[in-house]
Amino acid sequence: MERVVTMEVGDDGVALVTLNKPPVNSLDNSSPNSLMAQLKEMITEAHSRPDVKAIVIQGANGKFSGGADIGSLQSVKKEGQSTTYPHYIRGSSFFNHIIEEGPKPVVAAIDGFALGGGLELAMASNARVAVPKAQLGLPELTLGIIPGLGGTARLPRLVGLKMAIDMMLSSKPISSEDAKEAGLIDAVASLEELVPVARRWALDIVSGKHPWRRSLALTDRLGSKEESVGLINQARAMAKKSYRNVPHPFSMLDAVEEGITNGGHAGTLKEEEISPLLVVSPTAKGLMHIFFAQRSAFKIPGVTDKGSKAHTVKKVAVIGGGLMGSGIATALILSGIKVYLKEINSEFLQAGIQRIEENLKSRVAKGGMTQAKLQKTLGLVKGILDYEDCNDVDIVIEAVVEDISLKQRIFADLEKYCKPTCLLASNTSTIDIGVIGANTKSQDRIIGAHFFSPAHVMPLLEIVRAEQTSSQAIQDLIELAKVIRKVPIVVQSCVGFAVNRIFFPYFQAAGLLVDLGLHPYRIDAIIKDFGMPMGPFRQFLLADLSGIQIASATSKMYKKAYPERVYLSALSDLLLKDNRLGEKTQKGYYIYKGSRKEQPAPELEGYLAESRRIAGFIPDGKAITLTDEEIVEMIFYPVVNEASRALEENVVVRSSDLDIASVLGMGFPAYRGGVVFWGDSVGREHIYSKLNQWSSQYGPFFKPSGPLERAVHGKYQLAQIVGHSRAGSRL
Ligand SMILES: C[C@H](O)CC(=O)SCCNC(=O)CCNC(=O)[C@H](O)C(C)(C)COP(=O)(O)OP(=O)(O)OC[C@H]1O[C@@H](n2cnc3c(N)ncnc32)[C@H](O)[C@@H]1OP(=O)(O)O
Repeated sequence: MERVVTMEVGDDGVALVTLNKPPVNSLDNSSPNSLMAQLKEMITEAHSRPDVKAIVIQGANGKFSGGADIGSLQSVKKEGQSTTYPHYIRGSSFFNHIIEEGPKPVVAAIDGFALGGGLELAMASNARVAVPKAQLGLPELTLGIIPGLGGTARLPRLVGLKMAIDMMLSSKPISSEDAKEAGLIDAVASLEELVPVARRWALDIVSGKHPWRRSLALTDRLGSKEESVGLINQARAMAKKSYRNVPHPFSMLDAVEEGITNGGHAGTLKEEEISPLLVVSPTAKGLMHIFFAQRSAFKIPGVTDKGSKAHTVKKVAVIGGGLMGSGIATALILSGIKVYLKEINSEFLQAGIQRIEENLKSRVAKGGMTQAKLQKTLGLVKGILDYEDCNDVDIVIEAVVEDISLKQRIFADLEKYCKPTCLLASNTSTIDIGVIGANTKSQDRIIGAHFFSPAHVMPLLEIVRAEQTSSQAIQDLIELAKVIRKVPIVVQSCVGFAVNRIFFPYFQAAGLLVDLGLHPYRIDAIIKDFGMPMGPFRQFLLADLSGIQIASATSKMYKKAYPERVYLSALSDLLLKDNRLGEKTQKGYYIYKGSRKEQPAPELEGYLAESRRIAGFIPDGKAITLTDEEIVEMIFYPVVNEASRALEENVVVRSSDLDIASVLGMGFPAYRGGVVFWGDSVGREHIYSKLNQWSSQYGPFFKPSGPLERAVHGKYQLAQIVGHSRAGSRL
C-alpha cells in the first residue's frame, strides 16, 4: 500500500505526521488507501501510543494541503436520492472527535498553503504555526461547493463572523501575517523554525503553558445571536446582488447560520448534509471543469512536454502606446517586468505613459495599490523613440494599428535591431501572423500575443502560432503569461482566432432578433440574467471602447471570411452614421449622462424601425414572439455551432480551451462551464434540431455546421469533435 501519510515520533514525545501526496497533498477520501484514511489511522495510532505526548501535522514539499481532491469531487455522480460523494471515512467526525477533541493536542505546521479542506484540517488542530508567506483560505465557492470539513463553523469562531463570511464569499486567501493578526493562526515562524516551533507549541499545550483550544467550542469572537443573524442576512442580501443563478453562496450562509445558532457541531452536520447535494449540481460541475481546463491550457503537446526550458523574461519592448499598448505595458510592469514603450514622437510617447499612469491610478483609487507603489511601478517604464534601443529586450510586443504593411515594416526593423533570441510578438487581432513576418528571416520567433482590452485587467492571452513558429517561442510566451498572471490559450491562425471567432454569431444573432421585432433592451436584460456581464447591445459599446472602427471593420472581415453564415443587421451602421458611438459620444443604443450607467434612449425606436425596414424580415409589421428561454437559445446556439467548427478545424488544442476562451475572453458564466461544456450539457441533439428549425425559418445564419451534424449522427459529445477532426474540413 502506497504510504501518503507517515509518522515519526521524536525523543521529545512529539509525533510528526507528514502528508505526502504530490502535487498538493490533497485530502483524498475515496478509498481505504486514500490520504484521509491514512491520516485517521496515524492520528489514532499517535493518540494510543504511550511514547507520544503531542502531535504535529505538516505537509511535504513545501505545501501543507490544497484541500479535498477536486478530481474525486468532480467524478461524484447522483445515484437515486444519494450521491457517490467520497467520504470513505466521515471527515467531519474525524476532525471533530479525533483531532480537535482527541486526548493529545494537535498542532498544524503550515508551509506554502492551507486551502479548503487543508485549512479546515489546520483549524480543527488545537493550534497553528505558519511560515511568513503562507496562504490560508477557503476557496470552495470557486468550485460551486461549500467548506465541508467544519470550515463554516470554525472560521467565524477564530476570526469573527464578518471576516469569516468575507473570506468565504470572496474565496481569497490571506497571508500568514494577516492570519496571525486576525487570530486564525497562533504563530509565524521561519521555514527552518516551523516544525521546531510547532513541536514546542504542542508540548506547551500539554504542560498548560499554552491554552488547549478547541475551535468549535470558542465563543469569544462571536457576538450575540441576534447580531450574528443580522450579519448573515446582510451577507445574503449582498450575495443576491453578486451571485446569479447559483445556489452555493446561500447554502454556505445557511451552514454558517446553523453553526452560530445551534452550535459548532450542528454546523458541521449541516455541511455534511449540504455538500453531497451541491457537488453534483450543474454549478459545481461547471466550475470544477473550468478549474481543470484552466490548468490544462498551460500544457501544449509537442511544446511544453519536450523538456526544454522557457527563457526568462526581464525586459519587454511594447511598440505603440495606444489603448492596447499602454494596457499591455501596464500588465507587464504590474508583474515587475521592465518595459520600453516605443512611440513615433515624444508627444505620443507622453500620451502613452500618461495612459499607463491612469491605469495605475485607477488601482490606487480602488485601494489595490499605494501611491508609493504606483511611483515604483511606473518607474519600470522607459519611453523610447528608436528601434535601436530594443537591442537588449527579451520580447517585443507590437501593438500598433491593424495595417499590414506598417506591421511588416516594423517586424523587418525589429529583426535588424533586436537580439537573435528575442521573441517578436504581435498583438494583432485580425492579421495572419505568417503575413506579418513575410519580409523577415525570423518567422520561427514571430508569434501572435492577442491581449483583450483592457489588457491589464482581462485575464486571457491568445497565443497565435503560425506554421513556422517554433515551439520555443510558444513556450516562452506561455511562460510570460504565467508571470503576468494570464491564462494562455494557444490557437492556430484563423479569422477571429478563438474568442472573436466563436462569438461573432453572438452579436449577429442579437442583431437578427432585433430585425425580427425584439427589443434590444429586453435582449440585454435576458442575456444578463443568463449570466453574461452585460447584454450584447451594452457590450457593443465596449467594442466601441477599443475603437468603433475596429468593430465595424471586423464585421466586414467576418462577412468576407464566413460569407454563408454571417448576418449583418443595418442597425449598428445606422447608429454609427449619426455618431452614436456609445459611451464615447454619450449615446449609442443607450444614452449616458456623464456616467457609465446606461439609460434608455427613447429615440432608439426610430433606428429600430429603419433597421427592420431594411431587413424586410417582418413585412406585415408583426414582431415575432419568443420566450426568454428561446432568446437565450437563439443567441447562444449559433455560438456553440461556430465553436464546433473551430474545434474541427483544430483552432485550439482541446475543447476545454474554447471553454476558457469564452469564460475569460467574453465573460461567459464560469458556472456554466464554458460554451462547449454548456452545449454538451444542453444536449447536441436539441441544439441541432433547433438550429435546423430556425435555419428553415430565418435563413442560413442558423444552419447547423457539419461538425455538429456529425457529432449528432456519430453520437459523440461536442467536446470530442477535436478527436474526430477531419483535416481540411471547412464545412
Ligand atoms: C471538503 C472541502 O471543504 C472541499 C475542498 O477542500 S475543495 C478544494 C479547495 N481547494 C482549492 O480550491 C485549491 C485549489 N488549488 C489551487 O488553488 C492551486 O492549485 C494551488 C494554490 C493549491 C497551487 O497553485 P499552483 O502552485 O499554481 O499549482 P497549480 O498548477 O494550480 O496546481 C498544481 C497541480 O495540482 C492540482 N491541484 C491543485 N489543487 C488540487 C486539489 N485540491 N485537488 C486535486 N488537484 C489539485 C492541479 O490540478 C495541478 O495539477 P496538474 O499539475 O496535473 O495540472
